[in-house]
Amino acid sequence: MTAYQPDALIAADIDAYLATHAAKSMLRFITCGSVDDGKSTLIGRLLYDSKTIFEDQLSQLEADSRRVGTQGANIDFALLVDGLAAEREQGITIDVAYRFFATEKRKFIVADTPGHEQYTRNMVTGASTADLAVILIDARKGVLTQTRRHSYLAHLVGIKEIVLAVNKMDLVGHDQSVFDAIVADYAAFAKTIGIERFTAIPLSGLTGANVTTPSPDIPWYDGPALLPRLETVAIDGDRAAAASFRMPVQWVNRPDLDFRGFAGLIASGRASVGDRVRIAPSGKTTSIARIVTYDGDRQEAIAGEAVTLVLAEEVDCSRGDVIAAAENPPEIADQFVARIVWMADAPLVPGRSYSLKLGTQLVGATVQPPRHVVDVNSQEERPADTLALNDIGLAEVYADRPIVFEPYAQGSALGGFILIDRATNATVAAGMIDHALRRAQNVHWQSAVITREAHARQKGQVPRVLWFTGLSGSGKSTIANMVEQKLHAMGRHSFLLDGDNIRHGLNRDLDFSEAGRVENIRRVGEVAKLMADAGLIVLTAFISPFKAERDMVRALLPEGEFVEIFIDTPLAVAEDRDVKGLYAKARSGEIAEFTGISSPYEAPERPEIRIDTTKETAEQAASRIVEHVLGIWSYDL
Ligand SMILES: Nc1ncnc2c1ncn2[C@@H]1O[C@H](COP(=O)(O)OS(=O)(=O)O)[C@@H](OP(=O)(O)O)[C@H]1O
Ligand SMILES: Nc1ncnc2c1ncn2[C@@H]1O[C@H](COP(=O)(O)OP(=O)(O)O)[C@@H](O)[C@H]1O
Repeated sequence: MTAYQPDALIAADIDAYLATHAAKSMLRFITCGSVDDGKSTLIGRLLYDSKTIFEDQLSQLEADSRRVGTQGANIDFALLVDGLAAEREQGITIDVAYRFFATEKRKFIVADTPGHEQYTRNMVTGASTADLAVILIDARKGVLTQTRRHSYLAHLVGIKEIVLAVNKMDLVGHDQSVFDAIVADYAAFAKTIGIERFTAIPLSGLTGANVTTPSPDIPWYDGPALLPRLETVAIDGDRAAAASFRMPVQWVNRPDLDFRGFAGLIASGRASVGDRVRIAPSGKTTSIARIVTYDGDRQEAIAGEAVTLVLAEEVDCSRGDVIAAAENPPEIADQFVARIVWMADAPLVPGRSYSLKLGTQLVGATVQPPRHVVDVNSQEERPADTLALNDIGLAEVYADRPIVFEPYAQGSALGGFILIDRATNATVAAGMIDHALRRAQNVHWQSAVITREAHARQKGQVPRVLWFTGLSGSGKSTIANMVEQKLHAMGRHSFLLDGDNIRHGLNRDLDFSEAGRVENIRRVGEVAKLMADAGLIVLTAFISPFKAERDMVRALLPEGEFVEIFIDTPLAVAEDRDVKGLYAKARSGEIAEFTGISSPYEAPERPEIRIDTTKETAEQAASRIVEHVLGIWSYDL
């Protein structure tokens, strides 16, 4: 038993108490298992025996134990962990709960993740920062599907230390042969998914056997009890310090012309004044002139510390860049293969542009249809077109500019990323980079001798993309055609892209599913960009129902070149016009996924121009658009 008396120390010498805490290393771990495995009871006992439960929590626990506990007059440790009232009522733990406790040797943060299959995303969230996973097994049941699932996920997110806690040994008479059989079974499985080592401990959360101290009930076991194991295992922080130096730049600190520092958290390795460093992705090298911290200048700093680096030479370096050891820099690529855990209710839309955040880097990125999806229960790979909630798949990711990274398996902070939905700003996936696609590195942009400016100058105009969006029958084609006629009559060089010349040719392979529409707009956007590069005024008339893709096209073009024109005709009016008789068919179910009826339309929030066709004639609208475009011209020229 760890004789640690924090209360006495706090009372006697608060400074000494705080100092002992500050100097201790921190182990982050997760516990995997279900309520039935006795997980909550086990964590509760760890907290209780390490004496870090606050007084008020303790009296609450005693009261709760008598009221709703399952242990009679004894304390029900599970109640400590199953914090939320709703969870208690359902008897399950449903989200990641983080808890802090400490012993005299170490500080701990434990993420308690639920065991149910549908909560893969919670488990991955809790596990992504953990050094160690405690995988619970009920000694009466042995290795179950969920044991395999938890182990697979823990290994997937890169946890190197696994403790197999064979719980409820009291219920199998502390029988060694039961324990040995479970360990042999687990070892055979662990090998198949690449887990190289694990520690198995026979214990009982209920009786406390082998939780904090060895138990006379289990004399045949001579390994460490659980807590001593947690207190002594090597932690990732040590590994990070031993790796090559990397510091993602958080911000550039430039208070005056004399000082320019790059602030960030050292992700790995150590930095000393004088060390040669390379800026990624630019590749420029220089050396560290100063290491500045809140407490003044330092000669050296290591992983986990927040510092400001001053470099010897003036080099281009900004937020999102990585300052790295010159002789061993990280990789740079814009296409790579990654394992992706999908965490949103709405499935992945292959080809859609999401925001990808890796460390301090933020880029636009699309995900290809997965190469396969892994069944977390059987670890089998199956084909799939997309990723749904809690799916784990291997897929190619295309970023819109090169990013600095390292394969996730190397344990680097530069290997993991998240995907964010541009429309809702919600995190939709966690990703782990496997490797870069080399093919991308061999394609170089052909820098044209005749620039886009030269093309535009020759035509005497400033290129624009006039992007019409609105429901079917809203008036996009009618108004866009009129605008083009007016521009043509004024001697402007233009081109109109609309459904007829695109969906029957370039995009004839695409349907009206979400993915089909996303790809339709992506291609139209790319074509519109090329035409704008050629100096043209491009007009496009597509429903383009999704904000994400319209924003993606906007981002493809130089600032101000994309003009979003929302043809804001109410559904009832468009349906009433029913120029092509399609609404009638959609209502009768003859056409599926029809915009406005059975497929969504996300109206632009801040279009450059909004046309209400119930208030303006097509002619009036066209004149207003031309004026807007000419207004921009006279301003620009
Ligand atoms: N299911 C479904 N939903 C919407 N529209 C349908 C559908 N099926 C066929 N059509 C006809 O296709 C035209 C829309 O094509 P778009 O390329 O503009 O659509 S999208 O931007 O990819 O959503 C649209 O033309 P417009 O009426 O000119 O908009 C329709 O005539
Ligand atoms: N103010 C208006 N602006 C544009 N079209 C209008 C207007 N009032 C009525 N219409 C009619 O609405 C229909 C719009 O069809 P269309 O231009 O093909 O739409 P979309 O290209 O958006 O599917 C045409 O028949 C057009 O004559």
